[in-house]
Formats: sequence, C-alpha cells, structure tokens
Amino acid sequence: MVVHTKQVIIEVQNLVNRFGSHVVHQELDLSVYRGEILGVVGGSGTGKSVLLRSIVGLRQPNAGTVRLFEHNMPALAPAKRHQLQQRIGVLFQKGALYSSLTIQENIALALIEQAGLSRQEAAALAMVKIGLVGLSRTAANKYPAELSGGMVKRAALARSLALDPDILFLDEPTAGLDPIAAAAFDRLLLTLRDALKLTVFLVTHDLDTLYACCDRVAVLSQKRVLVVDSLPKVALTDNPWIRDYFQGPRGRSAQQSANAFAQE
Ligand SMILES: Nc1ncnc2c1ncn2[C@@H]1O[C@H](COP(=O)(O)OP(=O)(O)OP(=O)(O)O)[C@@H](O)[C@H]1O
Repeated sequence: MVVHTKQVIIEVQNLVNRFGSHVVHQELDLSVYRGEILGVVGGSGTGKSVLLRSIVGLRQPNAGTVRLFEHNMPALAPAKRHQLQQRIGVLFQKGALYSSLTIQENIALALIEQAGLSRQEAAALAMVKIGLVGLSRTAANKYPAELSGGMVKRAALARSLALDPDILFLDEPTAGLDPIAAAAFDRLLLTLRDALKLTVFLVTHDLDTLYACCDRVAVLSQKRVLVVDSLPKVALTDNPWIRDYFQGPRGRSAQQSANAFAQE
C-alpha cells in the first residue's frame, strides 16, 4: 500500500520501561504512520509486548512520552485517556474470549460494556462484525472451545473491531495457527486495513506475515528500536540478529513465498 501522507498517529519518545533493575527499554523512539501496517519484531524478551502495553495504556512507563492521536497518553486525565482508548482495538496473544459466552455474546458484551448499547442493538451489531471477519452465523452461535484456532482468532479480531477503532494492536495474531489459517488471517488483515482505513501495530515472530502484510518493520534490540524501515532495507541491516532472522532458512523461505505470491 502506498502511504500518501505520512501523518504520525503514534509517537513514542524517550520511552523507559524497567522492572526493578531490569531495564527493558532505554530511551526508545518510534513513530507509526496513519494507514500503515507496522510489524514489530525482535528476539524473545526484547520488550515487544511491554511496548504495546505502554502504548495502549495498560502500563505506565517509567519515563518518556507516548502520543496517540497527538495526545500524550500517560499525562492525560483518566476520563480523556479512556475516551481516546475507545479509538483503539487490541487483540492479545491469548485471544481472551469468555469461554462461557458464544462468539456473538462475546462481541455483544464488548459493545454493551464499552459503547453502552442495548442488548438488542449489541447483538445485531455483533453479527455485522462477525461477518466482517468472515465467520458464519453458525460460528457466531458457538462457544470458543467449539471453533478452530483460526476461527477463534477471527472472533477475537471481530471483538477488537467492535468499536470501529482507528488503530488496531495485534500481539502475535498468527501464533499457533497452521500455515493455511495464518495466511488466510494475513489476507483478512490486509483487506480490513484497506476497507476500514486502519493503522495496524503488529507484534509478530511470523516471517510470512511480515512479508505478506507489513509496510514497515521495526526491530527491537538493545533496549530500543534498532531500525525501522521497509522490509527489504531492514533485512539488509548489518546486525547479527537481523541477519540470522531474515537471511536464515526460514527468512529465505518466507521471502520466496512472498515473491511467488506477488507473481500470482
Ligand atoms: N510484569 C512484569 N514483571 C517483571 N518483568 C516483566 C513483566 N512484564 C515483562 N517483563 C519482562 O520484560 C521483558 C520484556 O518482556 P516482553 O513480554 O515485552 O518481551 P517480548 O519481546 O514480547 O517477548 P516474546 O517474544 O517472548 O513474547 C522480559 O524480560 C520480561 O520478563
């Protein structure tokens, strides 16, 4: 996708996160542009999830600014912060749907709790969201345990889209999916981004997803964003982790699949 105007929608500056003496982020900077899919990668424990949690307001950073829609979130009064948080959707690694509710009820609950809709309105709108992510009416009436992993991810995605967010945060959305379901999820993400004009902050280890979906990729290393650029440029960065990640066997195979996909 061509990003015509580079309007910054998320701006992280001088971010510091630590747990006791363990420093996770040290003066980390990152800008995300409206309309892009930004992939966030890095070795295990480099702080990708902590960064996501700091941006969405689930963690108060030790220092630094996190500007969302041009507002410094940590400094806002709770009511205003809550209002802006309504404009973001988050899909966590574990999906976190209520097991005792059907898919439709799960999504309707989000609409009742967060948007104050009546049960009837919420149920109807939930069906719209369920259709948006490609799930059937039959799936809507099932419980999470009755669905495949890929369908559960779609249901969780529908819930994160319940309030029509401007920005979608995804933490490892294709983890645990078989390659076919993962590729279908990638295609759905691209379709939704274009249809709903979403900005997507995507934490992933999945190289196929990076090649299929991301406009830019940010690599976390050494407590900061080491590089953020288009994937071909990032892959050429002279850094041992980046070299091993992108030019190792899995990286090469993902690149070949992406090339084949592009030629279809
Ligand atoms: N609540 C917490 N208390 C203490 N340490 C934490 C806490 N949350 C995260 N950490 C530590 O912060 C570091 C970064 O964690 P984070 O989950 O962000 O890593 P990650 O890059 O997402 O890793 P992975 O790819 O394995 O999911 C880790 O060393 C983790 O142990």
